Amino acid sequence: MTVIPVMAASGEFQTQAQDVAQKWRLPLARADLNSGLVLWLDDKGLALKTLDDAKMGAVQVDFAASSISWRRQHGGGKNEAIAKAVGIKGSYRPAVLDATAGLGRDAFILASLGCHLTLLERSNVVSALLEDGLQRATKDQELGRWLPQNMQLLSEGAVSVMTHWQGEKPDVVYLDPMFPHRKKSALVKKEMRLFQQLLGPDEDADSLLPPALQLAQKRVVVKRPAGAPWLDEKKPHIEMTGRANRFDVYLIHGSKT
Ligand SMILES: C[S@@+](CC[C@H](N)C(=O)[O-])C[C@H]1O[C@@H](n2cnc3c(N)ncnc32)[C@H](O)[C@@H]1O
Repeated sequence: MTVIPVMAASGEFQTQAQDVAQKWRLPLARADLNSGLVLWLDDKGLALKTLDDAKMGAVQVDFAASSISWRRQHGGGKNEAIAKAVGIKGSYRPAVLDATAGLGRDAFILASLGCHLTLLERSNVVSALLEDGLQRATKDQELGRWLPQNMQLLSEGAVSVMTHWQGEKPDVVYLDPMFPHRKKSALVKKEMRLFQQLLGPDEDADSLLPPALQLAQKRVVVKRPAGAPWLDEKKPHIEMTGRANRFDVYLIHGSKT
């Protein structure tokens, strides 16, 4: 796992940076550090950025900004492919386990439509970014009313959590493991390149499908880049193909939703 130091933008943020470093078992950056990836803390919150290229954007979880752009682009959102893929229909809202939470963008879309989301993320750096985003969202006037109830983060590996699940099983398990990007395509935004530099592809992604199929009550949904092979080479019941992505849907035997 890549070790990323936490760096305070100024003395004002030093104590907060120490708390973040301690919580996520990360080192504190030396004040003279001037190269490599860091978790940067300033008045806008926590962000992943590189000290090597000032022009490279930072990666931050900002649900308030995503919320605005999401509504602007998609109206209600119920007709989005991801909503259909998890089975949203009429007033039905499944409880979803997002076992590969990442920056929480997909989870946020589903939570904003009224689904209850449990998020699993195994990288402590990504978990730190997500938690920071969730905390800022709770202070937002609009998001604070529903987001804390609808999105809960567990910073843990998904295979073990799914295998030893306690309590009510989720209706849907959602999987979006990192897929290897072969080309440095312009489509892969600079920020996403930083993210890929941090994590690399999830080489063990196939191991997520069997426990997900055991756990989900109604369906497992896997997001893949268009043209990518099926996860664990297992043919889904439904393939919903979009321009850049495909949702592979595995229906659990006997479930009608
Ligand atoms: C492509 S990103 C997910 C992006 C996410 N769907 C979004 O909308 O932001 C994949 C994430 O899954 C995490 N991940 C991969 N395998 C995992 C596992 N076995 N357990 C928990 N997290 C995992 C990676 O660390 C990475 O952050």
